[in-house]
Amino acid sequence: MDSITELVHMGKEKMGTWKKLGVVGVPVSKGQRRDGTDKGPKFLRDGGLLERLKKIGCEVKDYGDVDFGYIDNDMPHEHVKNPRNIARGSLKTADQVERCLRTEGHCLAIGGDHSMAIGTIIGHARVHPDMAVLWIDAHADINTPLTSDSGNIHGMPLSFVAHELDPYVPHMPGWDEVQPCIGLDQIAWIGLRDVDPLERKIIDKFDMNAFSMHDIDLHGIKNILDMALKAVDPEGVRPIHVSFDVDALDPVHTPSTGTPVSGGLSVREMCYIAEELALTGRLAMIDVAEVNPALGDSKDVDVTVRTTIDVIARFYGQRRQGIAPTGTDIPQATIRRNSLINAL
Ligand SMILES: NC(=[NH2+])NCCC[C@H](N)C(=O)O
Ligand SMILES: [Mn+2]
Ligand SMILES: [Mn+2]
Repeated sequence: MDSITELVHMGKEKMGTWKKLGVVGVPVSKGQRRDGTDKGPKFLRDGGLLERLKKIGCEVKDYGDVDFGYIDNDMPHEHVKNPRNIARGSLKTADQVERCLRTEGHCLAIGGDHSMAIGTIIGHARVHPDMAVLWIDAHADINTPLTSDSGNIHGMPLSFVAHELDPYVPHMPGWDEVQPCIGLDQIAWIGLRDVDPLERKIIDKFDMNAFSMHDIDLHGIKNILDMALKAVDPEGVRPIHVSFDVDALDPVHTPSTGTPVSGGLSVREMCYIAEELALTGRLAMIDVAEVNPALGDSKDVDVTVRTTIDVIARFYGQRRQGIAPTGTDIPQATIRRNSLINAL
């Protein structure tokens, strides 16, 4: 090996993860009943997310936050809460995500409650209708407005984007332009452990790809990720959309979230998922949902934000085995070592 510089360039090629991406903030909170997820994008940015991505060699453009600009008097439709605001915000999100994907080739959407994914999936489908969706979550989020007990739209996003469920979704005011865009066979869940009875009925009826924590205990995370990918992307060619709800992780790691469920993914399992998916080279879009900095004490918020940023970095090429420095950002110590090695 001639020089460290050469090593640096080798590492860069091998990684294949030096990425250009756009970041879109989706500060939605009205998909559930607690204030605070609207501050998710701010806390992730203030927690150093963009700097972290740049440090690992990403070229990052910040598209700012989608302007939700909530309208007043958004009366519930039946028991579904904030229908007009969520529909409006979802369409704005879709436009912003589409613009970001067409310009940067990759979009990282930071939320926001999980109703954010209505807009991100619609926007993504305009660019890659054949995408594969990996929904990493304790919850299935496939209630329809009729099956939902809570009336919270963050528990329903998948029902609005899937063609097969269109006949089961009643018309709601403001929702004309929110149209299904993917098939149920394009979706796989990982991490489920709190699935409502009628959601289970939908999963069974359509024979969907649902991998629970039980399945992970049985087969191990490697096999489950392989099975999930094989289910949604058998040829290994599709652009991948990861919708990551931070409550997929065990609440000891992400306590500041609205619907924590014990017995979740370990950070190790999540890092494995993220590192493996990065290696496919086909990640097109990532949602990060349900960080709620208004919940828990400052320690809870801190560990939630830090863990979330840590996981995100692994989707963009940070690896536990270590990464070589980038060609443009060789640390001073490396340059000193370089001349030393060349002198030997
Ligand atoms: N994105 C989430 N955290 N969703 C939780 C959904 C909980 C419950 N299944 C509901 O529909 O209300
Ligand atoms: Mn969830
Ligand atoms: Mn969710």
